[in-house]
Amino acid sequence: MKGALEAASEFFQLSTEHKEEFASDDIRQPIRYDTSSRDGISMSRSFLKHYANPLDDWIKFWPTQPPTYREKMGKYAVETQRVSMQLMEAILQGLGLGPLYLQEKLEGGVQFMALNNYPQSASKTTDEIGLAPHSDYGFLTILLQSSPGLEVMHHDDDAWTPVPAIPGALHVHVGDHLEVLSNGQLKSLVHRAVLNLIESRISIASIHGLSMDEEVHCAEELVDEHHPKMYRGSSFQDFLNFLPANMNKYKRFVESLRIDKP
Ligand SMILES: O=C(O)CCC(=O)C(=O)O
Ligand SMILES: [Fe+2]
Repeated sequence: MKGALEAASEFFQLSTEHKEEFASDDIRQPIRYDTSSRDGISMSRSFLKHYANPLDDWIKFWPTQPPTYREKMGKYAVETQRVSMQLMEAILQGLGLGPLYLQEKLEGGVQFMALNNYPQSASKTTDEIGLAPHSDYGFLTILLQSSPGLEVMHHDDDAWTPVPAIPGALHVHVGDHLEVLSNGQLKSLVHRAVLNLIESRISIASIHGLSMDEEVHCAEELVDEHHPKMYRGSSFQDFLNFLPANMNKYKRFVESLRIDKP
């Protein structure tokens, strides 16, 4: 975890020229650096996004500067993927689907990493937003933050709750596709990032889901006459298609999948 934060921090400290090598506003690139608000939800952050699972397929796209980037981020990515498998096993068991449900598809699934870099807040008077409210598309997001800034909104109230940055701790939340799979038993978490008053901040979000073209449906075992199917099936590709046009209309991708759209 320390190595991953170091690698991310050293990457963001590189000259603009080095970082711009990865600059793109094409959300389908295997690696992408950007500083603007082109994805519709970022306000004052820069980010590097890339895939990580299976590592051998993706690491060749990763930065070679700083020189330790691939080693440190690679180690973190593999361990995070392992943790995501353990968490999914427990969650699927909790849903009554059995620990081995989807296991192979999860092992070969997408791991998408977003490294976010936020400046220190310019003013003490406003709650400046670094990243606007949204939910993540996958099953689970595992998030590591260098200092506080992450805030979450629970379903039953409209207030933001700050998530403390505890040394050595990871924050985990449910994404849109787990809401779909669980047929609404689990809800994807709306979250945002505010700027830190004391220092610039780095977060590393690792998003875990099925592979690009694999559709996620409500588990048949969780659908019956009292629990009708709530969502239509969709894949990560569908999410990428959804993103540019609809980000302002829905806070959560999953709302666009509701069969009885509210
Ligand atoms: O910076 C944070 O704490 C949140 C990052 C995030 O939500 C994301 O990258 O999807
Ligand atoms: Fe997020």
